[in-house]
Amino acid sequence: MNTSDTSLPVSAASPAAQASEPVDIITFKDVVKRFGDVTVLDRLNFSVRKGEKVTIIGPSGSGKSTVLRILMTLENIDEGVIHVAGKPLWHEEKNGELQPASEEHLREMRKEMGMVFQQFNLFPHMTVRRNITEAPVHVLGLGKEEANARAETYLELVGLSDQADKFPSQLSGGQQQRVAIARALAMKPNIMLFDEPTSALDPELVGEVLNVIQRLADQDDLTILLVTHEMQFAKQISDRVCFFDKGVIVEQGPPEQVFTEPQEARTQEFLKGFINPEG
Ligand SMILES: Nc1ncnc2c1ncn2[C@@H]1O[C@H](COP(=O)(O)OP(=O)(O)OP(=O)(O)O)[C@@H](O)[C@H]1O
Repeated sequence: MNTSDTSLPVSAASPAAQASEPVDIITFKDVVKRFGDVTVLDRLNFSVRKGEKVTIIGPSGSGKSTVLRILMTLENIDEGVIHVAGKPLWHEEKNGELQPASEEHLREMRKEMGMVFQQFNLFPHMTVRRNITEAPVHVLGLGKEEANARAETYLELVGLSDQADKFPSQLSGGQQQRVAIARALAMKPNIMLFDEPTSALDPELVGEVLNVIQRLADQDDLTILLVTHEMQFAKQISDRVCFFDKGVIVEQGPPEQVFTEPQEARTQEFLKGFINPEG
């Protein structure tokens, strides 16, 4: 079954979708994602509450990034339904049925989320300021002055007010990643998705990026979904840690529980590979 040729009854929507104030801001219901013959997400059920800080950990290839890329609408799903902020993400309700979403629907839904990638993905030919104002101007329709003011606000938040006229190549990796965070925040998303945001950084630059994410995690309203191998940081900022393996959640719970007393053999085995995860 593929969403591009499938209609689902609206009753497949989660109860949260019908409530005016959904408790869960993200829900995956029986989501399947395949790449060719490989099933990457295997009837995944997963939800995130508004304002919750959730970390996804797990072995390479377990489907962690795919979850974020699907949310950011960079990858489609093959089966199941996802709701974001009470609305179906990859579907639209029409005549009492869930139909595959139009480009316009996806564009609207994308505004709920900002994503920060491992490789920063800044526009190399644009200044730091332009990198940040581009989407607010072209997607949200902000005027140049308002967009510039926004850029200043978020550059200050990430400690880079003095770098606005530089180009990405003139910045360190840690600075580039902080610009990428400011760029995502400038769209004022309700949900921030971080895909291994420190994996491409030299060790001495990791701390400055984690400090910025920590500051965001202190905001109660912002929902954060973070894929990381930084176990100590995961423990520090998460309300919940989810251990993924082979496209399903094997184990999840508060960080103290998952890191200190993992219940499942696969989680125990995975965590053994990290030095002092329970730190
Ligand atoms: N566009 C794609 N085309 C084909 N296969 C893909 C694609 N994207 C991901 N995959 C495969 O899907 C599986 C899950 O990938 P994913 O990137 O979600 O894993 P991950 O848990 O984030 O791993 P890592 O920690 O190495 O980043 C992997 O086997 C990967 O090779």
